[in-house]
Amino acid sequence: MTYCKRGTEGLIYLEDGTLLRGCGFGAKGVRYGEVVFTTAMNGYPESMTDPSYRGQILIITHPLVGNYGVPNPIVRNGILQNFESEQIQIEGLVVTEETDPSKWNSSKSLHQWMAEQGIPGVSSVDTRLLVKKVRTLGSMMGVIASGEHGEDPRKYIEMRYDEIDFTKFTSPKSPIIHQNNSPDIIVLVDCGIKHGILEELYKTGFTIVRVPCKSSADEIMNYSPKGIVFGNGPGNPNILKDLVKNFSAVMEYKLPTLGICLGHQVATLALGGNVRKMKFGHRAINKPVTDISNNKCYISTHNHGYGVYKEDIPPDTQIWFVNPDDGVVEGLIHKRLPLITTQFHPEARPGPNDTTWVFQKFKKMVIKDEGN
Ligand SMILES: NC(=O)CC[C@H](N)C(=O)O
Repeated sequence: MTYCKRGTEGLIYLEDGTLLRGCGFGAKGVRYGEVVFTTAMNGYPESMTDPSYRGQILIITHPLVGNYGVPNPIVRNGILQNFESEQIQIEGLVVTEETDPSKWNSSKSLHQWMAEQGIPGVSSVDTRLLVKKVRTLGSMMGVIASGEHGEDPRKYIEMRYDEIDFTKFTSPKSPIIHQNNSPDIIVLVDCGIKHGILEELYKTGFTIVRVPCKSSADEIMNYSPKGIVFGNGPGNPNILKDLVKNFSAVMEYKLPTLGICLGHQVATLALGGNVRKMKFGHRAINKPVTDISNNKCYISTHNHGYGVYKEDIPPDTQIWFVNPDDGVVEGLIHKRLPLITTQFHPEARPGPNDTTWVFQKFKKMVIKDEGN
């Protein structure tokens, strides 16, 4: 029997039949989702609030999680400085050991935060075993339960992750304006934007208008933007047909465009390339990406389960970045249009700041375009 310090039992079930019993924490309840893992050693408040994790049960491989607690949100210009969105987005959290905090700016424990937001956690399970399964068999559906043990976990799996359009939960319902000291507008197509991306865009000095994920080209162009950003977002890009169609329509205007993560995948699809499900994805804050124009390698933050492979890039594009470990295309540059994309997260939340210059590059594209 495992001793559970919060007096609650818990379990994690993988659809290959693996069932591990441990301790529950956070909210009591049962959730299903795709089971994925991150190797990031810190940054759990950022990862857990990243809307791209919607629909997923997250395993953190670092053995102790919770040491520095959860801070009070800090908001500047309507942008969260220390979380990626207003709420926890993951379906559940799996860790080896969940700890109580000791840090000057901690306002609550990981356990309290998850309890308040209705998200179950499981600790005291062999996360190495789970990650080996996921790495060997690939990402799969699973069920997490804290305090409530259904007889048969399989019955909780209602739908496959790849078939659900999660953007309807994570995209704003109406436009949101982040006024800056400039009348020039960048439209950000928001399918569940990380506030780290918003912050880096705001730092370019432009006024940022976030529009709902499914906005049409006309709705986007009504703002007379100087540039457009297609940001990150949850789920399978291959089912987001409207978004892909709208991307194609917007490209007709030949405005400077930046695609990040889901935005990179949507650009790939709109331009005639392919996006495929990866075996278990990239989720970490220390992933290498090599700029193949100069062979410089950067350490970057990743959270993607789909990817573009070399043979699948669209016509008229060239590879910008590649992951040297597995060859996945991590960025594209269009040969004729002012379009750049990254599959990784140049905003570096919570990861290293090696690649924030990508936003400066985009700013230069916008200013150059204005000069014409
Ligand atoms: N961070 C993202 O935008 C992720 C894109 C997509 N949902 C994927 O998992 O690959």
